[in-house]
Amino acid sequence: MIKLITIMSENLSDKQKLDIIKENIKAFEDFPKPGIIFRDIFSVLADPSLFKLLHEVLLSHVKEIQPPVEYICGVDSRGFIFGSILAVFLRVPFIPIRKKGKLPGPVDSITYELEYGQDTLEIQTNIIKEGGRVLIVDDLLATGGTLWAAAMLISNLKAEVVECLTIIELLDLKGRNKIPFPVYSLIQF
Ligand SMILES: O=P(O)(O)OC[C@H]1O[C@H](OP(=O)(O)OP(=O)(O)O)[C@H](O)[C@@H]1O
Ligand SMILES: Nc1ncnc2[nH]cnc12
Repeated sequence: MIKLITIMSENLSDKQKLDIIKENIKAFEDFPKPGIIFRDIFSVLADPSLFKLLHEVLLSHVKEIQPPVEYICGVDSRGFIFGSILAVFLRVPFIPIRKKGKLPGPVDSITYELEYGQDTLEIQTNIIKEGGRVLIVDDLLATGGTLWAAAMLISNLKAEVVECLTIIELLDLKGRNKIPFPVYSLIQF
């Protein structure tokens, strides 16, 4: 199976790759709370052939981003996986935006609403230069609270949010409407 997709992937468009990936994202009802359908990106990462397809589509998107970004910020925790891959590819610094209390030294922080709760994000103070062009990466856009908070942290540092990039977007929740910066998602539910 891995070999088959590896050979085929050269002949697949990004759209076809994303259709295959979408079909393979497992959904868990009522997790972590009743009423939530949890879209589990780890079900894709557990299959090397699917992870490879996702990797290819991500690279093909980010190499077209204009203006070229100078930093990638990955959002705790699943944003670290995809953000770090892209930072290596673009040869730019990878900067973590972490949940409260995880980063050493002075930090800037912001509290935000989640689809299921509340949280605080932090970034190390002065880690990004003023005017620096930043791509923010996370796995999923739901209510938009997380990406909004991440984008506000960056813009409070007087850096430029060039794009907020997610693998999955939950359209019903209209999260992108909260975010006053370009938002791009690969797969929508
Ligand atoms: O658009 P929102 O409603 O803000 O929700 C999206 C966020 O929720 C999930 O993270 P979570 O806080 O569950 O943390 P995790 O990545 O560590 O699992 C997901 O990875 C996004 O970061
Ligand atoms: N429905 C959902 N599935 C996976 N991760 C999430 N983060 C917030 N909402 C989520």
